Amino acid sequence: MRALIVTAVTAEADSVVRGLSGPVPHPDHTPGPDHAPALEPRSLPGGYLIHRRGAFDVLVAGVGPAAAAAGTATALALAPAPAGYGLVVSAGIGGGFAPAAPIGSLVVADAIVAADLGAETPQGFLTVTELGFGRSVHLPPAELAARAAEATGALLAPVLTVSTVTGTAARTTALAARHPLAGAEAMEGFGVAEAAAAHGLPVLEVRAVSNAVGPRDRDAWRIGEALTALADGFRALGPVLASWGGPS
Ligand SMILES: O=C(O)c1cccc(C(=O)CC[C@H]2O[C@@H](n3cnc4c(=O)[nH]cnc43)[C@H](O)[C@@H]2O)c1
Repeated sequence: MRALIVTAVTAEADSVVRGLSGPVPHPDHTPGPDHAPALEPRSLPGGYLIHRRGAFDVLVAGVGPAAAAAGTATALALAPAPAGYGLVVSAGIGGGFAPAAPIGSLVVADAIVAADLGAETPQGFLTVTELGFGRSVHLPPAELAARAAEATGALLAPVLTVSTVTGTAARTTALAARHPLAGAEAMEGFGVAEAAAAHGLPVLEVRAVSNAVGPRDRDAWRIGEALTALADGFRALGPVLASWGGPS
């Protein structure tokens, strides 16, 4: 089954590709005998870059839910014939909710939640579902999410999609109160899930923790460590994705 893996930026896509297929030679290095030649990504309409590696396509869609949905929808509409895709995965770095998801750990979503899609009211936040305008949660296939978490040693927990990176203690408290089991926060999962659902496809989300969700502290971000964890995660995840036969 072919899987489309959607990332926000090139560095995340490189980590995923490295995990799925061994080291990605640096584009400035002439591939040596122990390196496969660097396979240049292709461009899709709209300028999206996509790496094709075996049964996996790794897309760079951009940051945020709108870019993620647009890029994913474009790639799904141009899916390689005849079989197309059987699974869509949102992958990248994310913020971890302490203490459950420390920096360098992985989180696999058992629910992909649009955490700030709705309305602020004097009585508190109402989700888009509570407002009557559609869904605010997508559920990955439970068996696949569990197998992915087991294979990667990831925390299996809800992953929140936000349009604004949390940067204060008050916001962290409010999110954790509404989503006490949340493991991570990122910006693309729900957009990817919406595009996948529009094509009738199951979705998974995998996040490598680069920072703690909380008061903004750029110096505390460990993006390099998270990208390494992402590559290691996909080294273990590749066989799980490749062998998954679809929703039972
Ligand atoms: O606040 C900053 O100065 C800052 C420094 C580095 C990166 C950012 C981002 O906005 C990265 C957003 C990008 O990375 C994902 N991500 C990583 N951590 C989080 C988080 O705590 N909350 C939400 N998204 C996060 C996200 O999926 C984006 O692709 C800011």
